[in-house]
Formats: sequence, C-alpha cells, structure tokens
Amino acid sequence: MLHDKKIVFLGAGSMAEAMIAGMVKSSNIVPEQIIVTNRSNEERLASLEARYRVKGIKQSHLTFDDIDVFILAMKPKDVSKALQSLKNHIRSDQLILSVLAGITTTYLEENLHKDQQVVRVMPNTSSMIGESATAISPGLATIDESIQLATQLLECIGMVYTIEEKEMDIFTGIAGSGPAYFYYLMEHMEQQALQGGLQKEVARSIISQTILGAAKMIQEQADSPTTLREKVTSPNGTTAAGLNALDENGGGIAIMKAIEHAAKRSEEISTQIQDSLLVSSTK
Ligand SMILES: NC(=O)C1=CN([C@@H]2O[C@H](COP(=O)(O)OP(=O)(O)OC[C@H]3O[C@@H](n4cnc5c(N)ncnc54)[C@H](OP(=O)(O)O)[C@@H]3O)[C@@H](O)[C@H]2O)C=CC1
Ligand SMILES: O=C(O)[C@@H]1CCC=N1
Repeated sequence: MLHDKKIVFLGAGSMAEAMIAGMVKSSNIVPEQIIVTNRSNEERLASLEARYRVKGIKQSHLTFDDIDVFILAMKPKDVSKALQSLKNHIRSDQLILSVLAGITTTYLEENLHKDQQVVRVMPNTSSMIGESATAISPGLATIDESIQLATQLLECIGMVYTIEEKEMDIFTGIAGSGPAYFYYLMEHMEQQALQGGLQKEVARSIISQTILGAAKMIQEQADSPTTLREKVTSPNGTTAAGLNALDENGGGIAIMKAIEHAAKRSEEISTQIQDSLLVSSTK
C-alpha cells in the first residue's frame, strides 16, 4: 500500500525531521517518496536533503496533483495561512495528516473542503528511531482505506493507537509531550549523579539503561507499575528513603500536574484557533 505513495511534509522543523528519519529508516518508505517543504529556510531544507536524501523545496514551489499524503507539521499559529494556501490546490480525496497540537479535524475540514479526508495525528519525537507512541483520529469524510494508509505510514515510526478525538488532549499530555518529562527526569538524575561523583557519560548510560529496563519490564511482563515498584522497595531500605523524599517533595503530584497542564494547553489551543476563525469569518 505504501510503496507507490508520494508524501509531502508542510513544515521542516523538529517533528517533521523526526518523522522523516523514522520513515526513511524503516524499510517501507524510500527517500524518493518524500518531499519536505517550508516557507523560507533554505539552509534547513538543504540539511534535511543531505541527511535523509529526501527532496526539499519551498512550499510555494510545490506541485500538488500527484501527492497522496500531505503532512501538516507547522506550528499551530501558522496553520490558518497554511490551509489558505493549500485549499485551492488540493482535491478533497487527497489525504491530510495533521500533527499539530490542539488543531481539530473539524477545523481542518472547515478550512479545506467540507469532505476533505483528514486524520489528526499526535506523534512524538521518538519517531526518529521508530519508537513513537502515535495517536490517530480520523475526520468525518475519511474512508477506511485512507485510515489504513495513515496507520501503515505511521507504523513506520512506532506504535499507532486509534482513539476518539476527545481523547487527543490527554494523549498529547501523556505521549506527545511525554518524552520531555523523561528527559527532564534524566537531567535531574544526571545532575545528582555528578554530585555523587560519577562521570557524565557513565551517569548518562546508567540512567538511560535504568529507564529502558523499567519500560521494558512493563511491556514484557504482566505486573503493574505498583507491583513492580513494591518489588524494588525493601522495608526501611534505600528505595523507601528515595520514594519518601519524592512524596514529601510533591513528586507524584508534580507529574500529574504536568500532564494535566499539557492536556489543558492542547484544549486551549483548539479554543483559541477556533475563536480566531470565528473572528475572521465575521470580519
Ligand atoms: N516537537 C514535538 O515534540 C511535537 C510537535 N508536534 C507538532 O508539530 C508541529 C511542528 O512542531 P515543531 O516541529 O516542533 O516546530 P518547528 O518550529 O521546529 O517547525 C515548524 C516548521 O514549519 C515551517 N512552516 C511554517 N509555516 C509553514 C507553511 N505554511 N508551509 C510549510 N512550512 C511551514 C517552518 O519553517 P519556515 O518558517 O521556513 O516556513 C518550520 O520548518 C507543531 O504543530 C506541534 O504541535 C506534535 C507532536 C510532538
Ligand atoms: O510542545 C508542543 O506544543 C508540542 C506538541 C506535543 C509536543 N510538542
């Protein structure tokens, strides 16, 4: 299904690069199938061309007819202009995937064609190594074949979860933003490891192996996180001391708050963009 498809990224930033890297690394897509565009940063396009052997062109130079999948990968604030410039060039049967936080399928349909085939997507930057947790929610006019195409394409960059669109905000809080929480955790673990006398490279390797091992334990056996935590924790031992400090310093609550606020921000972006649509349509 994928081998004859032509895919265009509108946006050439971190998320587009992570997806391109993952797709090219998988054996299901070849670089010749991918075009990456932006409005003006030619140096960035040249660097993506050199690194991944994809074609980089300015969005204004793009020809639209033979494209099967457009992947919107600009910032949410730039989406309105991007859709305006796309609308008169695309057919409703061409598939639009949007990775933009907070941008709903309804917004995309209203600003393209009412019967436009759209899928809202939330990947994360682990796409780069084929390890994203990616959610998809199709729009109203999207046919099963296009959902299958989107799923196969996104499986090149990791696991794909089909969810209700109302679950997108919380998914974004957990998985879209999620890698950042783990990097933040690692930054703090590393800081303390250095204070404890370890060399930076050694500390980084130990920390990443510890996180990887814990994640694999969850994936590869049946115990819950709670049971696994209890198995690490000896009465009056080192882990109990560490976990008490986490609790006393609001560690668990801080993690829940981070997810709550990220999800809320995703919801807020939807409202803000929707409001600006209402304002512009009443002008
Ligand atoms: N970073 C992440 O971890 C994740 C990001 N996302 C989503 O991905 C999107 C992109 O994020 P990120 O990659 O971090 O952002 P960046 O700022 O790194 O990249 C945005 C890119 O969009 C380009 N751009 C802007 N307008 C247009 C346009 N009309 N046509 C073509 N290209 C355009 C910019 O280049 P130029 O200015 O030259 O046009 C730039 O290359 C966001 O909407 C975000 O919500 C989703 C999941 C995870
Ligand atoms: O920070 C952001 O808004 C984007 C969406 C999810 C991850 N990064």
